[in-house]
Amino acid sequence: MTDASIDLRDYIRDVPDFPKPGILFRDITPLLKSPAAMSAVIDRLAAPFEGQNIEVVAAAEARGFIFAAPLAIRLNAAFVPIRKPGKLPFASHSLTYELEYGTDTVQMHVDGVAPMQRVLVLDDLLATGGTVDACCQLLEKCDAEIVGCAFVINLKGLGGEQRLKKYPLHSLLTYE
Ligand SMILES: O=P(O)(O)OC[C@H]1O[C@H](OP(=O)(O)OP(=O)(O)O)[C@H](O)[C@@H]1O
Ligand SMILES: Nc1ncnc2[nH]cnc12
Repeated sequence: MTDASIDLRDYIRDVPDFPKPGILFRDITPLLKSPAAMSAVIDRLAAPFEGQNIEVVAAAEARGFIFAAPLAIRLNAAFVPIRKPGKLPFASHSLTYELEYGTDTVQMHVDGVAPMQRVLVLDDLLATGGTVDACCQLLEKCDAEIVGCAFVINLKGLGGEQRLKKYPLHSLLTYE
């Protein structure tokens, strides 16, 4: 199958009421089983950023890592992992952000990104934008330059685009 003939929607499984009633979960595991579809995803995520001198692709665990590592290789960039607290072995920056109820924290090694490095932030899915917003704030603590944020899936109507409006956004699939 050629890249252009692959409809990525065919590789996303909708699971109603997961992880709780009323949530329609967009399951990427069928996509992960298809090397052709995964290749198309990496091609399409990379396309707008080729020639933009991306130096770092950063992503939060866990699903973000799946796409960010091959994308970093494609763009000839470093991959920098952003992790839940207590997972990184070296000196780290932390950023605590508000959830609907309570707070969450993300961490990154202090030498993950140098000042003014050009960073692409990647995640599998945009919902409220809380995760990627926190990643961007963490990266900006290191004076990184956020060139854009890219997603496989954009769930519209949950506020993510608004929350991330100061960054160029690129997504492959949009669900209303
Ligand atoms: O835009 P948001 O409202 O922040 O939601 C999107 C985030 O939620 C999911 O991650 P999750 O926290 O479920 O963790 P996982 O990647 O470990 O499954 C998804 O992979 C995104 O990172
Ligand atoms: N509806 C959804 N499906 C898959 N992952 C998600 N993360 C946040 N909302 C999600």
